[in-house]
Amino acid sequence: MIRFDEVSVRYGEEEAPALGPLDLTVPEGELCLVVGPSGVGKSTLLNAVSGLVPHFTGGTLRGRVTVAGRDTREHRPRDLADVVGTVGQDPLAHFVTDTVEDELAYGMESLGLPRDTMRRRVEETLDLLGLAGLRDRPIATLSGGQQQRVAIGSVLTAHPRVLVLDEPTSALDPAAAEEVLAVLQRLVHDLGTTVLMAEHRLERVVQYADRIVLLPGPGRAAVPGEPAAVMARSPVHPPVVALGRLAGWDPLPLSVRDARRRAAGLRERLALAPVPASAAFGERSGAGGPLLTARRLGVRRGRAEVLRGVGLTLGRGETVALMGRNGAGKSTLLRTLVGMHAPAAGSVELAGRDGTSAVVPHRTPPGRLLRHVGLVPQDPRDLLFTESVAAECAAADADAGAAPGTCRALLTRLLPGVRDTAHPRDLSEGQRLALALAVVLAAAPPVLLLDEPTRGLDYAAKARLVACLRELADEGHCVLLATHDVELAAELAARTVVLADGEVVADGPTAEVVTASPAFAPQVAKVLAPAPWLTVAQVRAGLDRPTDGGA
Ligand SMILES: Nc1ncnc2c1ncn2[C@@H]1O[C@H](COP(=O)(O)OP(=O)(O)OP(=O)(O)O)[C@@H](O)[C@H]1O
Ligand SMILES: Nc1ncnc2c1ncn2[C@@H]1O[C@H](COP(=O)(O)OP(=O)(O)OP(=O)(O)O)[C@@H](O)[C@H]1O
Repeated sequence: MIRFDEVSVRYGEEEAPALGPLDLTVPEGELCLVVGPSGVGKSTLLNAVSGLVPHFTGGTLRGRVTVAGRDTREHRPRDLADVVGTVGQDPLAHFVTDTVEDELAYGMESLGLPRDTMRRRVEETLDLLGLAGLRDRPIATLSGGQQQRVAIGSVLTAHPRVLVLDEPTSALDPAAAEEVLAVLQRLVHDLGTTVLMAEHRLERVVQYADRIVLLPGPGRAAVPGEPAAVMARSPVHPPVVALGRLAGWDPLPLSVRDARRRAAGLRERLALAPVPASAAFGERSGAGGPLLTARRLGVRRGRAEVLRGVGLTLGRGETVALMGRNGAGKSTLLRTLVGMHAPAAGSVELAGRDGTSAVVPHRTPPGRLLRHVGLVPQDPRDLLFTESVAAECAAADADAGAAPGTCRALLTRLLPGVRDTAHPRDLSEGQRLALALAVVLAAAPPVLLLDEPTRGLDYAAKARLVACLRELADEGHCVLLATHDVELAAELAARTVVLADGEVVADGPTAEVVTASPAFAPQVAKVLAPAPWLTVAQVRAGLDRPTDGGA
């Protein structure tokens, strides 16, 4: 159904190709997953199938890509629209209408489908993706995850034979991600749809893949193959695979279920080992009075009461995960804490520096607020304004009053290999996020807020981000991160707060909060439950203890 013959893609004057040379065949009715580190060319591969490369992104494509027999060089994306449905990394860029219902119908209208068919499919899709309550809403008012669902729904309604999905679950809460993957699997199994998908959160997707293509790194040949075989050698892999490698399981498990079946021996070896402290088990610090206090906070957007009675204090050195369903109000809370929304009820206060009086975010000018609190927004583009990576870094140092070179050094630490001359617009998703993180980290504000900070990041970049944030917490900063990444929360946060429908419904030690609900439990916890292990790092440390005979 999809074929690449000696394909390579080069952007601008770059010497090295961003992708290829690549040969690849994806048969009809298979779900093929593209995996690899950030910036390795996954989106470029996907865009070559939908025809966006080279027609819209620029760059030179060599070799031949065919989809359902059509050469993408001769067919522009709109000439492929009857066969290929594409969901890109940035749903906002693709929306053509204003409301949810219109967006779901748009693709079918342009294909000229009969009215009653359109009507029926819109209703089906609203139900399938949990969007019925939002049908009349302007898309601009939806949360990130709600928008991602609309983007997915809008391509499903047209029933394309090929679906190209670039990180389709990156903004979805864990339960919504499972639902979307179940829908895709049904299309593959029942209708013979062909799916090509790139995704970093492999714990969510590998078990659904019929085939995986690994792009291991720049200049290295792609490795296509059967999922377990590719995972056995892949530098990027989900926690169950890491656990399987550690325990020496063969074949490697790809799902929690597979791993549980093999875990008896591992449980025995771990039974006597004390669970080593990880951040998730660490002491809560918070000495010296809170850095941030929100009391009975209420926030309205339009006619909706989005936050109600939210109470939250963050102390020095604390790292707190903020979790909850799509649309629960996480982004709204973070934005309110940096003064972007004025509270309709209650209050927010940040500790003043050196005994000065408290700061109220929405009444403080941005230049001054920067020294108290920083937010890395859900869309990193909201933070990037200049023409190049170097200019962005220089501006960040100047705004923050940091030594020149601070921001650039942070960027290199988070994700090596991002060029100074690149335009932020042309960066890969992970590269752009790393840049936004570096810009905010350069100011090292006492209170650091991160909205979904691992979208598009590979596991290595995530580990480096964790290390950076731990250092900041050790220096006394407090970190609040809104995330759907249960693995990240388990790794990094000692405390987790759960929002539901605008209210705080849980606030406590991460180990307790995440294991209390299957939706939030990380893979290792599910495999070893009821034993209280959360991460592979903990299990490794447990096995290494001399008292139990070592690994
Ligand atoms: N339009 C463009 N112009 C110039 N360079 C580009 C363009 N699009 C992508 N690149 C570069 O090509 C390389 C591959 O980017 P691509 O987006 O395909 O990576 P990716 O594997 O999808 O990354 P991520 O996992 O971060 O989404 C990156 O170094 C990126 O900076
Ligand atoms: N102008 C508006 N009118 C009505 N509802 C709105 C408006 N703006 C936002 N909302 C709603 O407020 C809720 C909270 O949105 P928010 O972006 O804070 O959620 P979130 O928890 O960050 O979600 P996600 O995980 O999807 O990013 C959502 O249900 C959203 O649809």
